[in-house]
Amino acid sequence: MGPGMFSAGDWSGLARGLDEDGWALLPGLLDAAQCRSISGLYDAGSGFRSRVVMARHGFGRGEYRYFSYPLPPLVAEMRAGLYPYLAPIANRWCERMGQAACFPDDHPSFLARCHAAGQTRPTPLLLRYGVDDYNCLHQDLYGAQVFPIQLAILLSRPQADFTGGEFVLTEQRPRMQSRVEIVPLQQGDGVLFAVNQRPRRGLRGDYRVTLRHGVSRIRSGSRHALGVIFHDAT
Ligand SMILES: O=C(O)CCC(=O)C(=O)O
Ligand SMILES: [Fe+2]
Repeated sequence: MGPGMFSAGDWSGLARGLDEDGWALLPGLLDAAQCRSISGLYDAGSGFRSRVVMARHGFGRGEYRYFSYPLPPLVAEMRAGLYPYLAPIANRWCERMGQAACFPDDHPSFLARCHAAGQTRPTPLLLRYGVDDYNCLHQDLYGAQVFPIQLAILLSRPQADFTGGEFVLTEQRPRMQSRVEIVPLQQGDGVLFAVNQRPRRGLRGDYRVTLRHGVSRIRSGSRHALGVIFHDAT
């Protein structure tokens, strides 16, 4: 487990995927036992700061819980461990979008900035979907401080534990219609993707596209996922 399992060569491929597509796959980030232990936390019920029933807010159908601090060790390690690989990519995006390069090298420094801005509540979350549940296209923005890349990990087994329930990304280009991509995830795979905006290379230089993500309807079974967002919430 962890970012250390990806070589420097892997990371240059991941960075290229993020730059070109706005997302990149981290295959086998967690093993089956780790997936089971994290999804098992959902019903254990302790270690969370709140529970959201998505239908009550128009977010879709299904529910999720935000972890409280201290995060489970595996979640804390992934959040702090991945960040240093992502910060240079995020800073390149800032530069290409004409924003001052903005992100410190390590996660504690970025969290200190969030906390100083009043964003003190942890954002990593565990999601649980049953039959007919889905997650509407959305963006995980929780305040002015935004780290532009986030991670989601599929904890359940497609076909064995559930069918349907595909992870979907849309990309909206200025004055144009949106494009859709389905990210093929197996149990334990992670996907890194743009939270909000990212630069896209055009014929006449870079322009900004806006991403949203969601999950299509679960056709059978149940599906768990772990979301790791790098900024904290107000
Ligand atoms: O259930 C999923 O795969 C996506 C969850 C999500 O919206 C997130 O991790 O931010
Ligand atoms: Fe999300």
